[in-house]
Amino acid sequence: MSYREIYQASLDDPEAFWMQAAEAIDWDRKPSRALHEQGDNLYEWYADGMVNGCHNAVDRHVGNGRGDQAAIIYDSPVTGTKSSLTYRELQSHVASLAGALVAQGVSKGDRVIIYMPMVPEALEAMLACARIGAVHSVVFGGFASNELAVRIDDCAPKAIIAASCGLEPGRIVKYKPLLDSAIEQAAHKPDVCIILQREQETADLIEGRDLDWHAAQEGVTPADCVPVEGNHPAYILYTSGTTGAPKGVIRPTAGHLVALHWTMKNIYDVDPGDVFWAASDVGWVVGHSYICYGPLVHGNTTVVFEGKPVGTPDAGTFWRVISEHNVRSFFTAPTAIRAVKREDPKGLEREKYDLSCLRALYLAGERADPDTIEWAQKILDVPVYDHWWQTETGWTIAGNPAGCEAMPVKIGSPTVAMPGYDVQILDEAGHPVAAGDLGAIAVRLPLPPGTLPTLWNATDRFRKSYLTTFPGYYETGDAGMIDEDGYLYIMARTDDVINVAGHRLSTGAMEEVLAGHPDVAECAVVGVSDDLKGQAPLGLVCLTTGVNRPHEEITTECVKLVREKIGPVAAFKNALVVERLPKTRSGKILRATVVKIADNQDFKMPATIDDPAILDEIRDALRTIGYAQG
Ligand SMILES: CCC(=O)SCCNC(=O)CCNC(=O)[C@H](O)C(C)(C)COP(=O)(O)OP(=O)(O)OC[C@H]1O[C@@H](n2cnc3c(N)ncnc32)[C@H](O)[C@@H]1OP(=O)(O)O
Repeated sequence: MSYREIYQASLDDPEAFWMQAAEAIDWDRKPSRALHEQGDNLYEWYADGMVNGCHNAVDRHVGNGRGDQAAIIYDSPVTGTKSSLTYRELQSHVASLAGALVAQGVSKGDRVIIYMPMVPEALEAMLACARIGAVHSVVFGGFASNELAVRIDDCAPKAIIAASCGLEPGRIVKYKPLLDSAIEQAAHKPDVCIILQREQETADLIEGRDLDWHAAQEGVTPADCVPVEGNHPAYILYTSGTTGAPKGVIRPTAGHLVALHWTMKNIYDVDPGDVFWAASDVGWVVGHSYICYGPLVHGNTTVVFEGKPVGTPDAGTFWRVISEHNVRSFFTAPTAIRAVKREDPKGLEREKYDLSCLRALYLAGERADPDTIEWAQKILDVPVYDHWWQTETGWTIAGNPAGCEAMPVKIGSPTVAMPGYDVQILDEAGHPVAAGDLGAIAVRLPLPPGTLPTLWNATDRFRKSYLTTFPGYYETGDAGMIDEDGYLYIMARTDDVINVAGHRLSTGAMEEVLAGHPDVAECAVVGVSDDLKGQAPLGLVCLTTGVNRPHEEITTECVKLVREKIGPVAAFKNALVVERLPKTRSGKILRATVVKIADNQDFKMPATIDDPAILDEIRDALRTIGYAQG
């Protein structure tokens, strides 16, 4: 079938389409139907089926003759380790860890926070939760303890599984003190913490609360897979919103298994047994969908890479991993490719490796700029497919369905809508616009299986954030257009969320931190263009009357504060003291205008601006730190 036929079938008869796709996974009880309408624009998929995520990702492959196939390849240039784990070994490790969780009183529905670096044990922890129906919530290692505390209080975990440390180039990130501090800050306290001691750092364990990873598993009965309802949350993954409080995206079990399985062949064009590599982190949705669940549910070998695109040890690391492990499809963020290109513009490192195994490169997580795509096409000589999706959706909204029909690549477009996503471009009144016209990108409800049914403990926020602006649609928060051929183009966010190195960050959260500085009266954080990271946060701060300390001292403290409160991942390196912030007459800060000035782009004087002279002041101030040049 052609892409068009498949896509149309998914919209014409979603019930039939997704019941057929559901045949690809193992059910403890088949669902009687696919879509369950809850009323009031809320939907669930496969709600009356019974299924287990770990069985589908691990056990069934052992039963089907893949027991000796590598499930996980671990390649860690930062520790000098390479190893692999077969599906049979993975099953035994996961059943044992799941047994340890059960022994600690964790059962179906309980939440478990996972705070781990890129080691195979992180996947084992996720799968152990799935095995017993516990709901995991992985927290990215680059967040500070305060962010971890916020997540502990929101999802109230019974247990936390963490490692003693992560390894960033040139430094050991001690996770345990961050974890201890987060638990101290949080009102909710977990019953138990299971700690993986890494040889680079031995953490102090707190008697009565902390257990060593291996000791916790000694003498326990390996746990069997517990069937859960199709709509049972497999996990909660927090993502940035406009305000400081992160949103807990819920991933329903059955929908994500069915949808991810569908994508592995149809989008990523891998067959069971092939090696698939997503160079991301388990803390992000790409890590959930395409380091852990997707490849494993489909019977692929997944690569857990603990390193960076450059510096571990060089700009040839990606090509070495692809070549050594026979990677067929490779997925990473444009930032990572930009980092390699910056260090090795001629692609000399790539020449050292035989990459004949590689069929395509997939990019997502941020806008893929034409230079990066063209450079990757040239040095790799394989198709480079941009694709667009979100933490909320868990899988591709728009992509190139290379496994069923490779569409011509149009640079600048992530290609076409995937099955089940009725993508529309709407004007402010919510009416579809003509092809080629800009508007808000929205998806007609229901969203397909695997996407978020609501937010954890926050259905009102879910409605307000996604369902209210355009009734009957999911609001993506991105603006863009669809051309005459049905290709989608993503232009900009419609809110104050920025994307730094493929990390979605809330400027609101950074503003909350800056506002907490005793000398800051008012502030605004904007995302300015950055050659490497796509965007970089920049803070403008106005000081409280009477403060006369050196500005540099205050801005240095501001940078330190954001790193302490949000974490290094915010990459907040620039703050600037200004006299006044540009505002509309109603007091709204003109952030988009500040970005245009900083990036030296043309802009129209906002009609509602309170005092146009402030823009010149801002331009002058920005020039002092290297922005607004030209
Ligand atoms: C499609 C749906 C989605 O959008 S899901 C999200 C997809 N996004 C991604 O996969 C992320 C892609 N980006 C990356 O993988 C990284 O940014 C790459 C490209 C590898 C570069 O990494 P790096 O050089 O560390 O830069 P960065 O900007 O990520 O890091 C900023 C500071 O944070 C730190 N950091 C990073 N990770 C961790 C971690 N796990 N634990 C502790 N710290 C971490 C970095 O060391 C860096 O710190 P510093 O400021 O240099 O001191």
